[in-house]
Amino acid sequence: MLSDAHGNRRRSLIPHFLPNSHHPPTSQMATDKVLVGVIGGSGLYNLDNLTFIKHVNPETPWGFPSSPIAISSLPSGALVAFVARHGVGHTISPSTIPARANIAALKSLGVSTILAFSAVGSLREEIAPGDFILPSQLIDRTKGVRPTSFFDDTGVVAHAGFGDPYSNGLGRWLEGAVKEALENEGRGTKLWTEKTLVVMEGPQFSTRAESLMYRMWGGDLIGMTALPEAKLAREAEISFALIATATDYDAWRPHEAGVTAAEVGAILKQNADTSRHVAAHVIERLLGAAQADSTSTLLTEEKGCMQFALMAPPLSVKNAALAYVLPEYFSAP
Ligand SMILES: CSC[C@H]1O[C@H](OP(=O)(O)O)[C@H](O)[C@@H]1O
Ligand SMILES: Nc1ncnc2[nH]cnc12
Repeated sequence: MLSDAHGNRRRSLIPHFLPNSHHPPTSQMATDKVLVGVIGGSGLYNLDNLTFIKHVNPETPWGFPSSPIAISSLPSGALVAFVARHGVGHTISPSTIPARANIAALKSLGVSTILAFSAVGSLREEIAPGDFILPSQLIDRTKGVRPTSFFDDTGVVAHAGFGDPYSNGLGRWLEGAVKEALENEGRGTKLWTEKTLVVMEGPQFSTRAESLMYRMWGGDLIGMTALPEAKLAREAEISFALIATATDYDAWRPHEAGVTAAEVGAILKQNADTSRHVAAHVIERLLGAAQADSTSTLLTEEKGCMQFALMAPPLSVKNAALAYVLPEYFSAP
């Protein structure tokens, strides 16, 4: 019996196989290993508090990422890869974000852990605009127009475990590190944990009836981009956490007209400044913690999780797209 990163004890469906380190060469693939990737959401279009090194723009089997990926270095010299989810000029709507290309491109650079930032509406009075949240659960209200799997059209069937959509160990560790970052920034920003994020299709905001219904379902936050990103990171065996930043109270409050993009926009700059500070602080600490303890799984929590998901022995399948994103299991024809 084996257990996966979420502690589920399961019998593997497939025979034991050797890891396959083959990765398809591409002229645009960077050679430097970057262990941590950041996905920036609305308002967060760069990490210009870090030292910029270069842009890379890998063409993946799912096309190019939302933006060229900025590689920057932290004060320790460690590298970070940053992609702007909506493009640097915010030109890509939630429904058309090339999420597969974003995740696959980060994986091709060597990224094993992603911190994703997202602007969200609050469905709870106590979670105020400006607050930061580490959500632990998701409710999917997207409409099926977004590709949600790397396995589409590959002839390989995989059912990834998604009971805990964010990496548990990473999430628990982040609680202390994000709190510390917010405290040393000194703005008094609050951090919430264990919250449920509803992911809607958009791009229009919710009706008041929908907003009230999400509260009844147990939703605490609402956004438009957390899926399929988290599902794709799981399929790519990348540890993944979402750092959400509240921008508004959505439409449920009886005495208010409902959210507008202008209202969200008014707080995006403050949230983005704090997010940059949080990213730098947390990633430096994360890499330090992983380096200091050779048994740490902080950066590798999801490694191996797909071996429980595949319905056929992967070495029997040759597939260029799967070889790109899961070279651990698949090779190119
Ligand atoms: C500008 S308000 C709506 C927009 O903001 C959020 O984006 P992200 O999650 O990338 O920060 C939300 O999901 C919508 O896409
Ligand atoms: N109220 C809201 N609904 C959906 N996505 C959002 N992103 C920020 N605020 C939002």
